Amino acid sequence: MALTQDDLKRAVAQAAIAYVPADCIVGVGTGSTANFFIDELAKIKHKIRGAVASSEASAKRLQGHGIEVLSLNDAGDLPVYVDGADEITRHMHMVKGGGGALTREKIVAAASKKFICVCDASKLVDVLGKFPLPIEVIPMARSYIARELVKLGGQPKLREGFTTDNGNVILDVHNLQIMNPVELETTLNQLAGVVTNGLFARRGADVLLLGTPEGVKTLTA
Ligand SMILES: O=C(CO)[C@H](O)[C@H](O)COP(=O)(O)O
Repeated sequence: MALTQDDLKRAVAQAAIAYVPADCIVGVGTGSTANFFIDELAKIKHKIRGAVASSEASAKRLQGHGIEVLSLNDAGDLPVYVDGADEITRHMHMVKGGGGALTREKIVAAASKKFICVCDASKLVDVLGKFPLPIEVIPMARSYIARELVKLGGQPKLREGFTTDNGNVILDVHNLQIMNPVELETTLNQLAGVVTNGLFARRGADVLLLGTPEGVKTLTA
């Protein structure tokens, strides 16, 4: 029987467990693949001290499994962060934020020694940008930033009815062909009112566990 996308996500989540050191606090991402990882983490919960979550949703799922959730301020630097992506290149540059958790994801990733990206094969691309780039913005800056994004060649669309865990809104930017993700990440960060953009290029993944019908492939930076 052919493997489903969920089978591939579960397989990479299982593979990611090998990167979790004993007795550590684990950084945990957000989304359907991260949820599979949380479920795998529950099986070894007696071997870890707890987790730092990148969203309220992941915190709830972790706690539902009886895993202690710590604040990043209490946990300090983390050995490993495990999360999915909406798109990733072989250079380990990613677009993230499809689930709207990009800001906390970027913070927890920054505070982690290793970023393990867990994806099914559909997420591997040559050029980023087919998936609309999420940008979290302060609500009063929404229209100003949208105009600036149009000048950069994008087509921003407000994510209707969605508020981030930080009380902000998301602009999803369509039609960007992101040839230089490091440069664009920096440019977007400099727009007043941008909290975080969904490009994870300046700090990309260290390891990509890619779920394919032939098994889990490991790519490194
Ligand atoms: O960045 C994210 C959430 O903000 C997720 O990692 C990304 O959207 C991938 O999600 P999924 O594993 O459900 O495909």
